[in-house]
Amino acid sequence: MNPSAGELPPRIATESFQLGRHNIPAGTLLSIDIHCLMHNPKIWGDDAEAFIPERHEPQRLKQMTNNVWSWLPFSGGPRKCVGMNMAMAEMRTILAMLLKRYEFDLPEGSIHADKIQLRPGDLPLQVPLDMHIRFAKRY
Ligand code: HEM
Repeated sequence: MNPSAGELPPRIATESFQLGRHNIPAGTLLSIDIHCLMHNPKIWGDDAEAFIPERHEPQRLKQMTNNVWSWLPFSGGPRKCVGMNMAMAEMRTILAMLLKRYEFDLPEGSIHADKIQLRPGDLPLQVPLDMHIRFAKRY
């Protein structure tokens, strides 16, 4: 939902082509806004802004979209992130370890209570602004 890369590194069209109803002349700089794609209600529904990890369950995902290009935090095609599998394995492992040992939440009055606030000027990366998290040991 909040991809760490908000937009893809741009490409330059080496020849003119038609993209949907747009004529793209050769030499045009093109990028994909991954953030907008991941928040697009046409793909993810009217609750696209809500944090609902279950929408990525394989069965539910299939009902929502059959388009493999709808979820692109690691890009796609031949220049797709080579570290994707490693990053996914790391995230699953670290999150499971953290959840097992700690409860964590945002401190009172956090600017991120409603929505993650991003540090301006960091695109293409999306870095949370002054993110503080309160950890409490479970045992
Ligand atoms: C959450 C973690 C990560 C995210 C969201 C991410 C995302 C991305 C994205 C969006 C690209 C651009 C692909 C394109 O230009 O079409 C990329 C490229 C790349 N990533 Fe990652 N990445 C992550 C972790 C990693 C890790 C752990 C490694 C290495 C161990 C890695 C290595 C690379 C390399 C080498 C490229 C360049 C691929 C190329 O240009 O052919 N990434 N990544």
